[in-house]
Amino acid sequence: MKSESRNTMIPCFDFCKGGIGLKEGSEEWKEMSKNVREACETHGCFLLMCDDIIPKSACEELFKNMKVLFDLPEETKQKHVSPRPYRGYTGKNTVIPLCEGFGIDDIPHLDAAEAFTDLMWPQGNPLFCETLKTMTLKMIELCFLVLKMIVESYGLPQHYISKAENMKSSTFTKLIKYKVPESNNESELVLPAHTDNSTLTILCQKDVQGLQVLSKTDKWIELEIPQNGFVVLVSDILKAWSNGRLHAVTHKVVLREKERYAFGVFAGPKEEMNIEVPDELVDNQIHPLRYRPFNYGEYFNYYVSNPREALELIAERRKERVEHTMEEESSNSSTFQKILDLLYAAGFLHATDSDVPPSEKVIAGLSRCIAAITDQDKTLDIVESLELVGCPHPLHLSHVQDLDADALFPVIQWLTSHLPQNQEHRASEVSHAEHTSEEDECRTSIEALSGNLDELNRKKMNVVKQLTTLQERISNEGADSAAQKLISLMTSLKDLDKQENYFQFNRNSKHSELQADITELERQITNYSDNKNLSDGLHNSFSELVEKVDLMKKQLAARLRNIVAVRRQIDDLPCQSEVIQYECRLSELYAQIQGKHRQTHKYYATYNALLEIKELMLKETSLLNSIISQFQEAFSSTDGRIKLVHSMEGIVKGSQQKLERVRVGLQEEETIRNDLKGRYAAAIGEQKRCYSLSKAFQAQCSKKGSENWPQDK
Ligand SMILES: O=C(O)CCC(=O)C(=O)O
Ligand SMILES: [Fe+2]
Repeated sequence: MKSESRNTMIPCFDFCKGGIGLKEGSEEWKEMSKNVREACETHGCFLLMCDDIIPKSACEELFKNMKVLFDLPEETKQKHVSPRPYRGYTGKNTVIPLCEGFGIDDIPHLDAAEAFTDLMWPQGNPLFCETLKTMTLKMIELCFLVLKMIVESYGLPQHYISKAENMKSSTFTKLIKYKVPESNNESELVLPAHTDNSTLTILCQKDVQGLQVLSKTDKWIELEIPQNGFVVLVSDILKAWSNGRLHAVTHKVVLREKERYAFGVFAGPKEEMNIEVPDELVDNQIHPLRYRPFNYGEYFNYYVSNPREALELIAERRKERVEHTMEEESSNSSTFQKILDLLYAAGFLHATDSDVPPSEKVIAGLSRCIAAITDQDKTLDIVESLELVGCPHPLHLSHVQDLDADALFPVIQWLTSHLPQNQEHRASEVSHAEHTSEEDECRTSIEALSGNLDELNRKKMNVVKQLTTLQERISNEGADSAAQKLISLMTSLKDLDKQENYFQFNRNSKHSELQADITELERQITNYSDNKNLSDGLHNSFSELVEKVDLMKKQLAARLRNIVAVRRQIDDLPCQSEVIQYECRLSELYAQIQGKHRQTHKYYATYNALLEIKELMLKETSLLNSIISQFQEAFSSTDGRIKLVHSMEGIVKGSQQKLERVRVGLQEEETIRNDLKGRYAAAIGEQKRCYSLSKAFQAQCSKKGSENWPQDK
């Protein structure tokens, strides 16, 4: 039974120590890269603090909203569906009934966060949408940072950075809630053990712990993810890319008492990408190639049907090569066989199991032996444990990883010979030499029986695992909906069949009709005595028709041009309302001009009268002047006075005549004026009549205009 212990050995790194982020290329960065790489090799995971990259407030906001999300009605949550495995909403999964989750693809590149939040909250939830985006982006940024550190630490050339970028180009975001197990006090497995199918996984959680990782020595370690911290897990793809140097950590979630919320970002490659081990990470001695280039989509399909073995199935494809190499290294192979024999003899029955990968057999065998000798639950790695039990043969982790049979053999030999039952057995050999062969036979058959039992148990486990995977697939992919789809496809297939039959039938009848037409035409053509004349005649009439058409086209064009010209003229004419407006304006102007004219007339009359007055005055003045100038002289003699009196009388007479003429003139003028007055009165009457007529006309026009104005224009 695997034991559990707290994570005293899983390192925790701070990427922003003292608030200062690591500067790429700096000494601290290099040091951190080395530590990160070592943690990924040894444990396949590490804890991470990075307050400056992902602030506490963002995490808090995320989990506050996640609670609200999982509290939404079941039918709302079920709206989030996806055809891809593990995506969409998983709430009613019989295999993992306590685990509820939402999987969302590609938040950084698509409008996936908006689509998701709009689906869950039709009125929108922009705040949560932003938080989802920010957290995913920041966590993927961290993944890339870790990948760059690994590239740096293996001393790989710079172009591998862009390869690393491709390995995280597809993002899968998962929001998870684990419900409280009903058996309140006991801890319960809420997420079974697995490795992830991504390149790197980064997770955070709210308050409640529960994530456990399996150490290389087969011990479950309870992780204590720090408050506002993260855990980074190496997944299958990074393991394969690193040629198995980095350890894809198996993990599970165990819960007791409290519900748990977790948020994970899985950085992976695009389906079409090929995963290829860098040449720099392959050598023929310690690190022979373990994974030939493979396609991620192909691996993912293996994973869906068999998550535990997907990577090994991919590796299997290079089995021939491995076997070939092993043949070449036959000595190593025979030593390896000896190791397996030793382990089998020591009771480790999986040692001959062809389904278990060799490295796992050796690690598990070593761990079993060490556990049996030390009989304790302390979580130490193999190398530390060997020191503890006092094994005199040196062993490094790389010897185990690379299956270095020469280094492993003495260690396993020593361990198996120091197993408690072996010691007992040896002691009993010394003290009871008389042990009968019957007893030996008994023991052998008991061992064989227990071996069979183990074998049967293992097979049972395998079947249960496969069943679990199948159930998971059925609930993820929705067998019902697949069946529905199939039924609807069958129906549409039938429809298509019907359509095809109908079409075939129609086609045949159409075909025979056309065939009949052709025969008829052929018959007509052969019957016609002079085919040449016929075609010439046809040709001529055709040319005539073409000419006629051309002519008509020209006429039509000329007509159209005329129409356009007339239309333009019509457009230039003012419309009825404009005419009325012009008329009003003209009447106004006419009235104004008339007023002015009258005034001017008056001015002229006054002017003429004044001119006349002036002339008269001038004459009067000259007369008076001449009288004054002659007066003295005329008064000095009687003759003179008589002459003066005569001339005065002449003047008076002249004046009277003039007056008479003026009076006559006045009378004539008055007659004219009276005549004009009469005409004026008649004109006024006429004007009034015109005015009322024009008013009536306007009223009539506006009435007609409102009835059919557009056609009037
Ligand atoms: O809930 C967790 O902490 C782990 C989740 C996990 O491993 C997964 O979803 O693959
Ligand atoms: Fe996982």
